[in-house]
Amino acid sequence: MESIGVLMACPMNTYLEQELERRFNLFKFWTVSDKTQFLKAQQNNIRAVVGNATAGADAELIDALPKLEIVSSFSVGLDKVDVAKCKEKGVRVTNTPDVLTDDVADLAIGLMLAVLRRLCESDRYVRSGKWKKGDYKLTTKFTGKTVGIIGLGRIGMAVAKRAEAFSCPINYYSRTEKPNLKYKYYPSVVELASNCHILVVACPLTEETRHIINREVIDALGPKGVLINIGRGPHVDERELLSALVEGRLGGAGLDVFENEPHVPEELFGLENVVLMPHVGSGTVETRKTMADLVLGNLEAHFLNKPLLTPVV
Ligand SMILES: O=CC(=O)O
Repeated sequence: MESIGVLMACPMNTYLEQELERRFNLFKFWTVSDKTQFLKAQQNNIRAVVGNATAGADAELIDALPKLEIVSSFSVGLDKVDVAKCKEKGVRVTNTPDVLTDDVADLAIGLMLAVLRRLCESDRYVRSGKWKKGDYKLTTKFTGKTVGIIGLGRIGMAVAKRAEAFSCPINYYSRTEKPNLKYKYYPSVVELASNCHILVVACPLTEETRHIINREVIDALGPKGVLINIGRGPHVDERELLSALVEGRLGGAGLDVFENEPHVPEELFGLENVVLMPHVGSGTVETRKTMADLVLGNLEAHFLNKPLLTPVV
């Protein structure tokens, strides 16, 4: 397979990069200065694109690569891939579901605890020597709080299971009610937000879910409510979130993702009721290795004419 051209959209994982380099003819898009010229020159060589949550394959890239056969994403979310265009052109698409579910759900619970129990802020309290001048203030109990989940797919379910172990009642919103579940379904996000203490965004980013967290939802969650976003930045209207946090209309937020990564609004930096993570939901050594193997396995299966491991299209 050494002659098959594979385009890696951006740097994502050293092991994956090394293995792609060893097994294929790898092109690293981020190292190319004149991308238009490069695509013209390589259009007949590139048969696969490897993307992730930062860069994938948009319509322009897909159109520029007439020999493209497969887009294999090093992510579960496919919002950076024009999946409809791929379908139309007969380009296969794969992602990395299941293998990262536990890590992302673990982080969601970690963010809940971090925001309610002020883990990061009280760590800073100790490090700065403030403890010597007095005890840290009391925080908010997590056990038993009602958790509302937007999107009860693999990750949403894994968050629910973990929160249940903390005796949290679980409510959820999704496009349709799931049969045979003991969790309470709300047909609108505003209703869900009015009926939970902690609201978790765990759905894919689509045109319908962009800014699913808007001013109305934030106000329904209220000054004691906490927003946890382990989905995508654009799920949240960040300007509305900022003003709600600054004005005290929202109790707190645990955010792994932002609208314009890696740029995070600096107004958040001074808020002690906010915990900020650099989009690391699946960012453990173990999971990223498994995800890389899945990307490689999908590419090899495709070029050996075998069934794809995790096909989307
Ligand atoms: O954000 C990460 C992913 O979609 O896997």
